[in-house]
Amino acid sequence: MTILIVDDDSSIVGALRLLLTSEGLASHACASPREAIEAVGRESFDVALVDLNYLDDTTSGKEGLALVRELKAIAPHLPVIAMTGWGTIGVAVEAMREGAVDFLEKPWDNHRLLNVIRTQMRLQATDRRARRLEAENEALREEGGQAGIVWRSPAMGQLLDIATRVARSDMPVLITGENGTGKSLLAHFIHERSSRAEGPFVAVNMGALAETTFESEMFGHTKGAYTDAKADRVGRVELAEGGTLFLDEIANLAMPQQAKILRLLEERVYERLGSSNARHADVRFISATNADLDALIAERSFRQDLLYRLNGVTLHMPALRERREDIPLLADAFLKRARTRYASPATRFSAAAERALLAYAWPGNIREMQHVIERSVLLAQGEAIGDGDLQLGGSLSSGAHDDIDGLTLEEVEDWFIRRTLAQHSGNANLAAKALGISRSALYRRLGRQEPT
Ligand SMILES: Nc1ncnc2c1ncn2[C@@H]1O[C@H](COP(=O)(O)OP(=O)(O)OP(=O)(O)O)[C@@H](O)[C@H]1O
Repeated sequence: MTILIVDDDSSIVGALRLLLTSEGLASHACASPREAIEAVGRESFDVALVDLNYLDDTTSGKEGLALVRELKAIAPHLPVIAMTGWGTIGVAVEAMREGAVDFLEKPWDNHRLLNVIRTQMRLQATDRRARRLEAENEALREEGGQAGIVWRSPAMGQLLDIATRVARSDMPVLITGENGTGKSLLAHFIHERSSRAEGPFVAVNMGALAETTFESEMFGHTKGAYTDAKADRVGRVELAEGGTLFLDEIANLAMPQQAKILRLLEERVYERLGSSNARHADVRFISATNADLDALIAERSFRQDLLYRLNGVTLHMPALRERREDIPLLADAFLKRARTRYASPATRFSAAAERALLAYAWPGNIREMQHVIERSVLLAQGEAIGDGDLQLGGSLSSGAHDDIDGLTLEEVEDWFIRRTLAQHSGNANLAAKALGISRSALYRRLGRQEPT
């Protein structure tokens, strides 16, 4: 913690330094604006105490004001406190206009001076924390980008944050969510952030495995294990050794196969078909489903003990209509991808197309959106993709498309928020949840004060 003092009066500098030292605060003094600029370029300070009047021009404060301006330019986060002689309050006000955060009149009151410095240091620390969080957020967003996850909504931010933390453990993860919401993508995201990232990521669609070949596919077989087994075969579990085994569509497993997966999760051992050699499964399990497993358990088509083993942690992917903030960003990302692939002239969406993208309910979620945009890129005649090119069918979320025709994107957002609020009988908590935003974000967007 170092305070920069800029003053050409050495007795003032001496008194200030004495006061600061007695409070345990380090300081660095400069006798001229030029020296101060050099010092700030060299090292970082927590607060600057800047005199506005210098020897050759003791009243106008011009030199001091120029210094405040310059300091804000080279160190925008440095809080500058202006000091002026008695009776020159007008200059102090100008200094605040230039970016000073506060001012003190000379002779100063020690108590007030320390108070002002402490307040600025506290604010500075809060600011620094906020900037760090923002930078981390940005990094997370970029990392998400690497894994191909495009997002902007707070709901996705929170989910990726938890996923990042969960990734570091070896705990089994169950990902739930509707079709096409990005469950597989999230499984990759977790793998890439785990200690197994260097190992393989093996995905198996449980719904696509025939019951008859299930064991051979999953656990492998030895030559001669059955009539067609002409050679040894490595199963998926073994392929995933040292990495992640992603069991997709887990609800589609038939009961007998559920017992086999349960044993694998419980005992971490398996045998190749035709061999009695028990092999240890060094894999991390991630599973996914779009089904309501509790309902399946209630109707006895899914084992409760298997669910317990699978859901060390459950992560729920929100449907696209629950995180509409992501729609414009996703649409742009898919447009960019598709236009490169098809060498299309389309570079943007028309205002009407943007409105249509936002108003549509997306029952097939992001996968559906990807297809819709690819098709529209192919259909588009010029630079702008029209709403007609999207060929969005009946699934408008409102059923009242006319309501929003002719509105701007901002107006559509406002309309949508109000409609969601109405659907939830004015309950802001429920509406915010449905929209995938925080309650305060909801009020902010409506331009209203959040009631406390
Ligand atoms: N946030 C996202 N950013 C970019 N692309 C995404 C995002 N979420 C999903 N996708 C893309 O959408 C498609 C569907 O995603 P994915 O296969 O992960 O969904 P899923 O939930 O596993 O679907 P299903 O339940 O049908 O298996 C993929 O092509 C994926 O790359």
